[in-house]
Amino acid sequence: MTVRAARPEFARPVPNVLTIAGTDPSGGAGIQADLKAFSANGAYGMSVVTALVAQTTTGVAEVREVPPEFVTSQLTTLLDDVRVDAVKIGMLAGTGVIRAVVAVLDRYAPPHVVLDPVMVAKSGHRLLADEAVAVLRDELLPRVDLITPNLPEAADLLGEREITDSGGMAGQAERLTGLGAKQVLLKGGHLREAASLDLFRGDGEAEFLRRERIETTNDHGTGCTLSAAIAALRPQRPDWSSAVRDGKEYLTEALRAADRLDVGRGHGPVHHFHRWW
Ligand SMILES: Nc1ncnc2c1ncn2[C@@H]1O[C@H](COP(=O)(O)OP(=O)(O)O)[C@@H](O)[C@H]1O
Ligand SMILES: Cc1ncc(COP(=O)(O)OP(=O)(O)O)c(N)n1
Repeated sequence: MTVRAARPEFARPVPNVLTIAGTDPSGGAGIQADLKAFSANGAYGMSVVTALVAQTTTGVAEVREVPPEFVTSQLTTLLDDVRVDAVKIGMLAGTGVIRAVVAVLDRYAPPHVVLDPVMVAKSGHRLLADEAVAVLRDELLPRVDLITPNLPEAADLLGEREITDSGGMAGQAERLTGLGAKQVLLKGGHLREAASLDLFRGDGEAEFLRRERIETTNDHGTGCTLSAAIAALRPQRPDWSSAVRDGKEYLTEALRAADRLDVGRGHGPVHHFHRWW
């Protein structure tokens, strides 16, 4: 009998990664996108639902917030049993859910927490109540390891006007660290530039991540995908900088493959292909 040696990637431990987010029945954003990105990036995915969202590629029809005490119940039930190696936080909907998550982070102190401060869907529908922005900024932001705002979200958190060119990105990232953010990935998807440009500010110097801008209308859930891929990769990488760079690479490939999909009539999803397919 021939005994085949295990492939080296199968010998590495698989990290358990949790997403705390809202749903997307069309599978392009939220929990559904996060779980696909976890899996494609070598992690075991788990989820706690904060809001049920009736949405698809053409926009959001309706949002039902999960009662904050039930978010707590999902989280404590899970964390009492399973070791969590990284967490991605997405849509939180309102003040009650934010405070439920803050209390659980304080109690269990999971490692490698990424916050995508989701506020408004591409279609313009609000996914975070106006009055919850200050609570997210003051109570949640200082407790996470990395925040990944897009430019409108960064402007809201800072109480500033939205910037429209990359020249202002380093200053905004620095001011976000002034709010207590340990590390910042400022996403430049809303810039009118030829390249896809984000700025990472970790412990050291800020660095631009520049990739080709992909021409596609299948760009729903890009922010969710990026933050989820980074959370999945962080336990498998030596530092945040390499997890962020590899997460951006993964998103770019998923955008490049997106036109293979035929999902819906609006902004379709990116394709979370596994590397060996
Ligand atoms: N057409 C595109 N080609 C390549 N990268 C893109 C494209 N659109 C968005 N991105 C990248 O997707 C990520 C999310 O972008 P952004 O639109 O800023 O955030 P959000 O989805 O949260 O609004 C960023 O890394 C951005 O640079
Ligand atoms: C449940 C849920 N969470 C987050 C978003 C926003 O996702 P994002 O990646 O920013 O994608 P677009 O909305 O810009 O396509 C969402 N729509 N739903």
